[in-house]
Amino acid sequence: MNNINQTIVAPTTNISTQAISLIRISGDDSFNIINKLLNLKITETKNVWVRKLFDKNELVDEVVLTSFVAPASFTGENVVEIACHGGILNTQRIINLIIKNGARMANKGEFSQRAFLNNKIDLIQAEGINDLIFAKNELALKIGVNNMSGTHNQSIINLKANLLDIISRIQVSIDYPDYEDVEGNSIPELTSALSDINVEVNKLLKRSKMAIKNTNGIKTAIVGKTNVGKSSLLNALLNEDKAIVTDIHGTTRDIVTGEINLEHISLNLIDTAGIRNTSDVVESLGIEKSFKMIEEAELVLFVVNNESIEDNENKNIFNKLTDKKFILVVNKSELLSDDEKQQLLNQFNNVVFTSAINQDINALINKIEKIHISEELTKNDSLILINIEQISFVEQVKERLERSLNAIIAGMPIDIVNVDLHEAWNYLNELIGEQYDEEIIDNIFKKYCLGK
Ligand SMILES: Nc1nc2c(c(=O)[nH]1)N(C=O)[C@@H](CNc1ccc(C(=O)N[C@@H](CCC(=O)O)C(=O)O)cc1)CN2
Ligand SMILES: Nc1nc2c(ncn2[C@@H]2O[C@H](COP(=O)(O)OP(=O)(O)OP(=O)(O)O)[C@@H](O)[C@H]2O)c(=O)[nH]1
Ligand SMILES: [K+]
Repeated sequence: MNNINQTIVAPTTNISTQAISLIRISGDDSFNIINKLLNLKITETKNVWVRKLFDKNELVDEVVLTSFVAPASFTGENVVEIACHGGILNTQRIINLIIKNGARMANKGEFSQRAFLNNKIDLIQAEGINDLIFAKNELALKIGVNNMSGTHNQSIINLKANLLDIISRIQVSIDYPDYEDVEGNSIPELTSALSDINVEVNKLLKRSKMAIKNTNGIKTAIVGKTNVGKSSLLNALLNEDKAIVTDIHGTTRDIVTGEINLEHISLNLIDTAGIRNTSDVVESLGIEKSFKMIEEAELVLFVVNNESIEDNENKNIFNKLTDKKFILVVNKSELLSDDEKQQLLNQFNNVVFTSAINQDINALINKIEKIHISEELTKNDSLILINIEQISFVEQVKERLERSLNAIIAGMPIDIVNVDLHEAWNYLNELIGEQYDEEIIDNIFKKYCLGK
């Protein structure tokens, strides 16, 4: 456990050549420490101050200080922020001075951890801040902002209230077995109330699992015969000349990867070797990998050209896609007539037309978003979690709820049911941080930025 009595300091901006750096100090001694560096002292009030910073009598920098007095600060402690001139040496020197005068270097995420421990924010809000900072696409950003502000935390509070209500009803029937008919205490009533909670928890879990996939990146394999334009498509999607493109069949022999962030979804793209019959050993190994990538992918972009859709090699690929999410990408579509396009549209679901050579890939991008994005995710009107720790707490809640529902239905003794419900309750508390394990909390905040 980090010592929470010490005053901590850290840069909140990158230490680099930049206009201004922001350094934060938080803890009881924040004002004392900063005042050791000032000839014109600041008072323990919420204020903004322009001051000169000195090391003994030597001028160090001209800075802007912002001060907050406990508990009215981000961390809930006394906070002094120093907006100093940027630059590696200058920022480092000022941090060292603060440390020399009594602060210690903060750990990653320690400011947020203190905000959490001082009840300024709950765990969903704390995680929201981190999700916001690390957001790779708009979806993650919106979820991060919502969670940071606690917009949807009421839903967890409601779940908890409903669960507690059931737990106490059951407790009554355990304590007073004769009062079976106490209002709301019959098995059907308990089952129905529990099912309602379970439905909510399942929805939360489903939304969150979808969202975390979209924000972490969907494993997307680009497959097809040789020379259909797979590498060109990868390059067009990445907007970068990453994979080698030539008109020679079998150019790509190993996988090439890249990441793109669309509005609501990130993709981990994998360009694969074109599939054909070949006696070339290296190429064959590449093709084996292509088939393996189809198996591993969560989404397959199956690239074809007009003339080749029905031949044996394509049929072979089609067969591997029976249980897969895939999009049939007809590339080189600028060479197709409208009639030819219409025919393909009639023949296949999930067809899009691209012309990688002309950077014409919008239809594909729209299709990808459409396949993976449901309104639940974009509407922003309910809580969504996008980190595994929190999602696993919800999984635990779900498991306990389902176990207790099954137990009730199977006519198990009601006190056994209550054990699971108590555990579900505990996990909901851990989710928002009302109850926590110090080690878990330390671990959660370790993934945050320094100074955050
Ligand atoms: N300079 C600066 N910018 C920042 C932060 C910061 O700490 N410092 N933030 C940090 O992450 C974010 C803003 N979040 C903040 C949240 C609460 C308080 C705060 O002082 N709250 C007090 C007092 C509110 C008031 O005086 O109106 C409180 O809640 O009691 C400050 C910043 C982003 N920008
Ligand atoms: N006309 C046209 N040509 C394209 C288009 N996209 C790619 N090409 C050309 O098609 C040829 C093959 O492109 P690649 O991207 O190397 O194809 P690939 O599918 O990765 O090929 P392999 O590595 O052999 O599997 C190159 O000459 C590209 O310039 C397109 O949209 N229209
Ligand atoms: K090629």
